[in-house]
Amino acid sequence: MSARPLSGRDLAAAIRTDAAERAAELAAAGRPAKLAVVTATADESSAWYVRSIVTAAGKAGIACEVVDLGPEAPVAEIRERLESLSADDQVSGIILQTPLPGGAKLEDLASAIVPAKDVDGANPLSLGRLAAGLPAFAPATAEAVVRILEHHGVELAGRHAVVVGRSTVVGKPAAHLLLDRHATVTVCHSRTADLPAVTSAGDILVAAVGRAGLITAEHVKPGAVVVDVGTNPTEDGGLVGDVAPAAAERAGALTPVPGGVGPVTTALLLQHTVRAARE
Ligand SMILES: Nc1nc(=O)c2c([nH]1)NC[C@@H]1CN(c3ccc(C(=O)N[C@@H](CCC(=O)O)C(=O)O)cc3)C=[N+]21
Repeated sequence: MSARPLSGRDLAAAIRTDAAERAAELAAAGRPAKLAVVTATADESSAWYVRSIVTAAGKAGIACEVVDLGPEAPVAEIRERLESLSADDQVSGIILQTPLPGGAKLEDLASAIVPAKDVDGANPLSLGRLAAGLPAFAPATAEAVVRILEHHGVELAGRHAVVVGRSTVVGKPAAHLLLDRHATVTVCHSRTADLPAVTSAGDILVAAVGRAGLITAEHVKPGAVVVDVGTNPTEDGGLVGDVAPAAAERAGALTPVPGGVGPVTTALLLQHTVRAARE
């Protein structure tokens, strides 16, 4: 038996349509939405994302400026750019791509993004508000995880969700969003002892590790709903998730890569941008 595919494409299209309508209203009111994408990396997964953002923003009628500082950019320069974009009245939303050069921490640099424009929820203030259950922009990828589950009618309340990965962009915020929806949440990571024993207890398994094929059959409870957040570039120019094909066989349902969490992430980032422009 092979897993039911939980596509993100229809949901992403619906979110993009909504964002495009709101963007048109804003433009008509003389307050066009604009997203600034700050990047300082040669990482291929990030390049995939930036291309998706530029294409989707163009189609939705949202201006998008890519500020590419290069993989050698000094941390001080990145911070200054974030500060000037934060102060720029023309800019509604700002996202800083990870990974960052020279061991810089997203949590640290993102404090230079004013929370009102923090459309990928990276400022520690946004993250703290999210954890406290206060209004804030959630990181788009983490929000995409719960939105895709809800879209496909997956019950979260009272169920055991296991998140693999504790990054600030995905694992931690996804755990908070799942908790808000009354799931019982376990977060595990590279130092977790006996990872398969922990992950195979999950009714819902969220794989956000960033390593192709790390999640194998032994990690998956038979029939579990698996959300594959991984976007790992392959040598032949494609994209694969964190979930190995054998694990997919065991799952009851699985988000595909590409066409799962990725398109929903991009669409949500645009929706956050028009929301930021309206407020
Ligand atoms: N601050 C920050 N936030 C992020 O969310 C973030 C980041 N940095 N750095 C890089 C990774 C990677 N990432 C992707 C998101 C969507 C696709 C995506 O849309 N993929 C399409 C395929 C691409 C296409 O077909 O154009 C899909 O899965 O169907 C890919 C990769 C977000 N990331």
